[in-house]
Amino acid sequence: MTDARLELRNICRRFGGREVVSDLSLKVMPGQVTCLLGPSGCGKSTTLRIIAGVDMQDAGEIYVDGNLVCDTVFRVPPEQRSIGLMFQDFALFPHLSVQENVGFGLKVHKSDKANRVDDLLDKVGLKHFKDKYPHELSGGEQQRVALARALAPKPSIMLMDEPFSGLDDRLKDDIRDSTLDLLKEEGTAVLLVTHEPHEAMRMADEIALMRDGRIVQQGAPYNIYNAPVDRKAAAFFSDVNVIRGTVEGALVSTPFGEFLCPGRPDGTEVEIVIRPQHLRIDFDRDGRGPHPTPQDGTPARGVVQRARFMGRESLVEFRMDFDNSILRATVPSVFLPKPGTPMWLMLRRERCFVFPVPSKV
Ligand SMILES: Nc1ncnc2c1ncn2[C@@H]1O[C@H](COP(=O)(O)OP(=O)(O)OP(=O)(O)O)[C@@H](O)[C@H]1O
Repeated sequence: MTDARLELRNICRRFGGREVVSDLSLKVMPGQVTCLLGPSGCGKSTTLRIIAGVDMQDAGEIYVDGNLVCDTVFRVPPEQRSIGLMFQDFALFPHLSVQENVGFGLKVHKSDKANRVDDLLDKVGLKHFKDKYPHELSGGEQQRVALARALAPKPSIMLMDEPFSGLDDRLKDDIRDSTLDLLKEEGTAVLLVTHEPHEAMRMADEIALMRDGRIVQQGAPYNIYNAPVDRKAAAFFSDVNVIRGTVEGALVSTPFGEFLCPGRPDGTEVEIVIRPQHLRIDFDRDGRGPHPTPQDGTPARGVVQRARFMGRESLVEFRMDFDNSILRATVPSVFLPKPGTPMWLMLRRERCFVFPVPSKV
């Protein structure tokens, strides 16, 4: 038995001999938003299409509330799976009014239908638009109609494929928030596909990070961001700096001091990975930097290449004296040192990730 609303077990899908979804297992809990997050082409939409029943897996099973709905032999028809769908093009019927769009496919008594449609239009703030047609609405309004239509039959699971991608950037966050509020109010279990980390962080209770057809890491947004499984997982959420070294006696020596690498054999090549906001910058004092500290280790000197104001923060690029590499640091607000200025960098040790260098395949 499982308490998951939706469960995928060992799903595989091949196209022309190429496996695009590989042994994928995932649970979506009731009332939660799970985001399938990954770069373009990693197999997110294929996974969603299999769950929706518009494509078939080559192996694996799908369960809804612990009941099998699909394996490679048995198949509950898509319309009987209690699954709502919402895709990026909204696909509203152009010849139907807003209320007809929302009520479309709602197989209940006429008066119940009118109540449900009214209630949903009220919740998405479009009651006064109920007699309008899709072409009379803005992109954001159409998105809300599509959401109301998908929720009308009270699906126990909602599948959303990049549902905000066609919207104006300035509107997106507001629409994401109001969509999330409504989904939570309806108690629907949501599986949302996106390639945007910001969207996943904003919407998800749980993120499943996907790469090359597989889920490489799953957890709460905080954990995925702060404890990535590898460099690519870290780099998916922000720019990262990488400093390489070799393990000797469970330590790796770098220009920023020594880092512990317990359990890694001597000679292992490792990468110290750190996000730009976790570097500390200090001034040059006649060729000397700040004193080493247990928290920040040893400082290393670099020369400012450029500094740009980004709005909430400034981005400063340094060419490091030790190997001429470039490291990037972000600083809150305005910090724009002149190119050519020598400065000292330190790494906030508790924010460093140490990973073995991936072998080249
Ligand atoms: N019907 C199909 N026939 C052949 N190849 C396909 C088919 N559908 C998808 N693919 C391939 O499978 C891979 C995964 O595609 P999918 O659409 O699932 O990726 P995605 O992660 O959703 O990407 P995007 O974010 O760009 O939509 C891609 O390489 C794609 O070209």
